[in-house]
Amino acid sequence: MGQIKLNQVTKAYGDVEVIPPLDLTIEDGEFTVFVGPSGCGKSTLLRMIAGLEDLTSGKVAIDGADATNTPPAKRGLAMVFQSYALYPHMSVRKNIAFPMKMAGIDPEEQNRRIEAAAKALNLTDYIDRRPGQLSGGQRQRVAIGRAIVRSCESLLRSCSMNRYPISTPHCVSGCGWKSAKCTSGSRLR
Ligand SMILES: Nc1ncnc2c1ncn2[C@@H]1O[C@H](COP(=O)(O)OP(=O)(O)OP(=O)(O)O)[C@@H](O)[C@H]1O
Repeated sequence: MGQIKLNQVTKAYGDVEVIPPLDLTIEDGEFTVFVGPSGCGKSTLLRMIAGLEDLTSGKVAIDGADATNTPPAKRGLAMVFQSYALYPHMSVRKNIAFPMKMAGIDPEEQNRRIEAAAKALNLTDYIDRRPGQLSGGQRQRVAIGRAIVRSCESLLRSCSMNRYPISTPHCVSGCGWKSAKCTSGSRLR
């Protein structure tokens, strides 16, 4: 399961309302894209769903259970940030392995998921490089790989449209999102 439901969710910074009252249901397995001009609140909305930002009002439910006050680590969601936040001193392999290492996943299973993610994201040839030796798109795919190797209900991803001169769904599947789905059973948003 991985349904996400927003009920009258709002966000204001001081007097500025960034997210007006929003009702939204994203069904399990559904692929949803928030599109809008820079600064309209896309990342804020994702951060609120992930639990990284407090709601000004409203409620968030995950799989039918109220998650409004649930800490991020207990929501069963993963998020890829615009800045990628890769560890510069670690190889691609070690960057992707990091969350699994922290979760105490068996090293053989770690390797299986790393190989599958690298293949799906077209990173196999770069697996021993460090982030500084990769292009922007390759770094972005490492960040996606690091998120999808964790078992999670949903993957939230914040990205800038100016990276996608071609249609977004085409680009997303081109980045390996659909095939990446099988590496840990995670749903993609
Ligand atoms: N901590 C904050 N305090 C005050 N205003 C903020 C804060 N964080 C974000 N904002 C403002 O909220 C608005 C929404 O920001 P957000 O990052 O959600 O936009 P976005 O739609 O993801 O933009 P982009 O496409 O440029 O990444 C922006 O105007 C931003 O300046």
